[in-house]
Amino acid sequence: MLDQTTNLGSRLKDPALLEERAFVAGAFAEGEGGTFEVTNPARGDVIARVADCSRAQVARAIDAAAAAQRDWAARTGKARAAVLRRWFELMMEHQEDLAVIMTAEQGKPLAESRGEIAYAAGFIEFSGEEAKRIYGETIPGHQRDKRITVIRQPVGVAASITPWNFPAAMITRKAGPALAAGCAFVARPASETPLSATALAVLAERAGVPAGVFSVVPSGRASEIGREFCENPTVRKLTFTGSTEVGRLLLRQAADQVKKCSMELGGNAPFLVFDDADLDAAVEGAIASKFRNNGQTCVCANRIYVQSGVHDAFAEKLAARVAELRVGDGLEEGTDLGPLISPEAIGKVQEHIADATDKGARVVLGGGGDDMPGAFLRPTVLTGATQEMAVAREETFGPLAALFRFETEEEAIRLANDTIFGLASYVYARDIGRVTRVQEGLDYGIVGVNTGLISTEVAPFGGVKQSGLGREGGHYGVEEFLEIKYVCTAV
Ligand SMILES: NC(=O)C1=CN([C@@H]2O[C@H](COP(=O)(O)OP(=O)(O)OC[C@H]3O[C@@H](n4cnc5c(N)ncnc54)[C@H](OP(=O)(O)O)[C@@H]3O)[C@@H](O)[C@H]2O)C=CC1
Ligand SMILES: O=C(O)[C@H](O)CS(=O)(=O)O
Repeated sequence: MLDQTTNLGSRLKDPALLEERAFVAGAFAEGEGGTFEVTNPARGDVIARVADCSRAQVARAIDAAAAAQRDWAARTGKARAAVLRRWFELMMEHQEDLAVIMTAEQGKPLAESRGEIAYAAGFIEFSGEEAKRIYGETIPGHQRDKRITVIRQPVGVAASITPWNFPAAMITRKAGPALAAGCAFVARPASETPLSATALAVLAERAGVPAGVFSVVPSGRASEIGREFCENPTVRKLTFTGSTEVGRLLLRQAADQVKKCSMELGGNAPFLVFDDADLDAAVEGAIASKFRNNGQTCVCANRIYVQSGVHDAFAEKLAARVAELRVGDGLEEGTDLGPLISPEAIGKVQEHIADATDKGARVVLGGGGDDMPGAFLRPTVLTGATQEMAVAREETFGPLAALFRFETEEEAIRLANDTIFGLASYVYARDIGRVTRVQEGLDYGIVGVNTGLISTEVAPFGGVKQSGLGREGGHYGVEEFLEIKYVCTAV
C-alpha cells in the first residue's frame, strides 16, 4: 500500500456526490445495520463508512418501488426518456468527480474510470431513447371473429446485485433499460465499491427520477440481501453480474418462485492469433483486452492462442509492450495498471502462475513476485501454457498473459471451446474465409474480430453455457425488463 491518505472529499468539485447513506424511497438514510468501511485499494486507507442496510430496510425499498412503479409505467415513453436523458447529462457533467470516486474505491486508473463513466452514462442515454420504441404488434386472427394483439408491459419491480469491477456501468446497464421499460429498480452494489452507486442515486434524484423508482441499498451482508431479492414476491426480476458460482446460487434461490433472472457471469476468453494476422495490431489488441482494469473483467483475454508460425515473434513483441506498462496509483495521471481490488486477489493470480510453471510453462516477463506493496502486482507474460493448467480452466482476473501454441484452425477452435464458459472470444486473422469459419465456430456470446475491445452500450452483451443468461445493452437490453402479453378478442 502507498502511505498517503486519499482525502477523497477534498478532491471533488461537488462533495455532495460523496454519499455514505443509502437511498431508499427517494430519501437518503443511515443503515439500520450500522456502517461498513470502504478502502482505497492503492493506499489501504478508509475513504468512507457507508450505510449497511438491513434486510428489513431493503424490503421497504422494494415496497417503495412497487408503490412508485405503476405511475412511472403510466408515464409516456417520451416522459420517461426525458428523465433518463437528464440523468445522462448530469452523469457527463460530473464525469470527473464520478471518476475520482470510482478510482478511489476500485483502484482503476483515472483514464479508465472516466471511460467507464461515459460507458455507464451511455446505457442511460441509449435506454431512454428505447423508451419511446417499445412496440407491440397485431397478428392475423386464426378465426374470422378473433383479433390478436401483442402488447409489451414492464415486469414490475427489478433488483440488481453487481460486482466491484465496473461499479457504475454494471448498475446502469441494468437500471437504464429497467426504467425505460417502466420498471422500478432496487440496486445492491458490491461492498467494495458502493460509493459509485450512491453517487448515481444523488444524480438520479437531481434528474427527477421519482421517489422509489430507483433505490440504492449498500450492505455488507450480501447473502441476506440476495435472499430478500429471491424470496420477496414483489421482486419480479433479478439481474446479477458476478461470478458463475454466485450466479448458480442465486438461480437456485430464485427457482422457488420461478423468478425472471438475467445472469452475466464469469468468462474465460480465448484470444486467437493466426499466422496471417497483423501482429502489431494483435499485440495491441491483446494488451487492450488482457490489461483493461488490470485484467479484472469478465471479457479479458484469459488464454492467448498463437499459431506456430508467428508464436515467437508475437511473444517477443507482447513482452516488450507489457514491460512498458506503468503500475501505480490510479489517482496519478499516467498510470496504466492500478492495484488489484485487494491483496487477496493477488493470491489467485500467483496460484495460476505457480501452477503453470510447475506444469512446464516459462515466465517471459514478471513472475508474480510480491516485490510491490499491498494490492499491487507487476504483469506477467508466460509461454508454454497447456489445457491442463488452472489458467486454462479458471478466470484469472488479474495481470497474467498466458500464451498457448497451436498448429491448425481446427485445433484452435477446439481448444478455444474447451471450457464451461462462453462469454467473449477474439480472433486476429485477415483471410476472410478463415475469419468467417472461426467466428461461426467459436461457442461464445461475443466475438471480437481484429479488435480486443468489444464493450459498448449499443450491442447485446452476454454469454452462453455457464457464462450467463440473457443479454444487456442495445435494444435487446430493454426486452429483459418486459413481459409479452397476447390478447385474443372476439369481435
Ligand atoms: N462476470 C463478471 O462480470 C464478473 C465475474 N467475477 C468473477 O467472480 C470472482 C470473484 O469476484 P467477486 O466480486 O467476489 O464476485 P462475486 O460473484 O463473489 O460477487 C459479485 C456480487 O455478488 C455479491 N454476492 C456474493 N455472494 C453472494 C450471495 N451469496 N448472495 C447474494 N450476493 C452475493 C457480492 O457481494 P459482496 O461485494 O458483498 O461480496 C457482489 O456484490 C472473480 O474472480 C471473477 O472470476 C467477478 C466480477 C464480475
Ligand atoms: O463484468 C465485466 O467484466 C463487464 O461486463 C465487462 S464490460 O461490460 O466492461 O465489457
